Amino acid sequence: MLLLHSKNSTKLVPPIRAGYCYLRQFHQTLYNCESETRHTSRDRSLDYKLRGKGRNFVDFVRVVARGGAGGDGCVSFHREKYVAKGPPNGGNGGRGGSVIFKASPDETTLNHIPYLCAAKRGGPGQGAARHGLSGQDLIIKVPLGTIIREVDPPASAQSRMEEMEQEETKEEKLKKKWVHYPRSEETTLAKGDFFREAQKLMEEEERYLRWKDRQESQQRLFVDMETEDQNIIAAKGGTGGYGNPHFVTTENRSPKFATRGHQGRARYLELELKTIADAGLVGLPNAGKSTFLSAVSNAHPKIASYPFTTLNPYIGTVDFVDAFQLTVADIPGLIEGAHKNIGLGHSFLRHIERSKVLVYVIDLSVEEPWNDFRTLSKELEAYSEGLTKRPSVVIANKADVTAVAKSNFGKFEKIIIEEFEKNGETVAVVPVSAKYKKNIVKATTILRNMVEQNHAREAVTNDEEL
Ligand SMILES: Nc1nc2c(ncn2[C@@H]2O[C@H](COP(=O)(O)OP(=O)(O)OP(=O)(O)O)[C@@H](O)[C@H]2O)c(=O)[nH]1
Ligand SMILES: [Mg+2]
Repeated sequence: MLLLHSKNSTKLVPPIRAGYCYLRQFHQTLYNCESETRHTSRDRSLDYKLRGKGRNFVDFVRVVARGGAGGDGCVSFHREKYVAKGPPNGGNGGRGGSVIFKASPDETTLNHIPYLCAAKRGGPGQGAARHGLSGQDLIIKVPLGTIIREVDPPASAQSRMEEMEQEETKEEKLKKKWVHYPRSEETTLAKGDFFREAQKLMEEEERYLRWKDRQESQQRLFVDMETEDQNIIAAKGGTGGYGNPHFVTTENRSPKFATRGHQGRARYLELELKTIADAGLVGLPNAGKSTFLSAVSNAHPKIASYPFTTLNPYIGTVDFVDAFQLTVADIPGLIEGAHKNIGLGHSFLRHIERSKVLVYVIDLSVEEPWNDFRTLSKELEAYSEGLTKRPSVVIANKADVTAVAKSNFGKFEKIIIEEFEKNGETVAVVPVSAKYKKNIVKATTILRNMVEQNHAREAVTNDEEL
């Protein structure tokens, strides 16, 4: 919550509303309009965007991954002319499909991932020793840079499962595990001996499976899908049940029972997309980040003179003549309080967390642009401590608006260099006109040098670790 001072009172406003109030001021200064005219279509559209509507970019989802159940085993006997009582020939059930996440460069968002990711169940075994078909795996493509982590199941789901287990009667439990030959259930259970032996056998196997399950569940799933085609099995399918030939012994030549398939594993997961790019653009709304991205790279983000034009992160690739490439990420503009989730900023800061180089894009044509820089670095530091210590470059954009930019630049450069020197760092401040593509080569050359230096540093640390 934020405290906002109006003429008559001091009000507590929720973050989104505070973002809206900021935007109203922004809008009024931009279009020089009175506060009474606030219900323009543009205001309504900003409000709509801030409420997260009309957005199909999703970078965080919670899902349940459920492997398919194994198919049931079959109870069947060989039948043929003149062979009235042939040997058992029931097939085993097929294994259930698994839920697999696969990193793919073709995906850019997580919005295609449903809440329940369930793989297909295995086919049942059939007579004539035909085993069931394996269930189809569910392969879900996720963008590069997705982090998959396992979380506890919600309390409601846990208590529901416990309740169901307690309510089950002995007969129901038996039914869940065993398949019987038609009309033989009573006689099998009454005779008992062979069936009890088989039950013991299966209990032993189940104990082993439970132990294996516990071992696996002790290690919580946590994977970073960084490389192309990286696979991870999130939920394994259950194994299929045994057909009746599995229970043949020297005494019991015609077992009239088979087992049902096991349930697949279920995991509650959180998927978080943190875009991977060499450089991340940060700036206030309207600073010209998207214009800069379109000037340096092959990307064509939307550009317009109103705040929050960009609603999703964009990645552009900068191509150099010697085939060197680097990627640049453009995110929605940050405003004061972004780390408290005001505006659109906070949720998108995760997309620059992984950038090795930070590119501050500052509008040089406003009054006191250095204050914009201070706001930005304050927000970045509030979001994640040490984020501003990354190698950085400052792009002083809109240098073509000479009337203001020319007089601002000298002081701006001095103040920025001083700010970085306080932390014992150096920085390049590059005046640029993204709109008219002036001084772009200098900016990209500096960027390239920084990215290359970073690669070299990483290579050294990797060697040391080895
Ligand atoms: N004169 C001038 N105008 C520019 C320059 N760069 C960008 N602009 C204008 O500034 C406005 C905002 O540009 P965008 O690139 O959409 O700004 P942004 O930082 O991406 O804004 P958001 O996506 O809303 O955060 C547009 O009208 C651009 O034409 C420049 O170098 N000179
Ligand atoms: Mg933009």
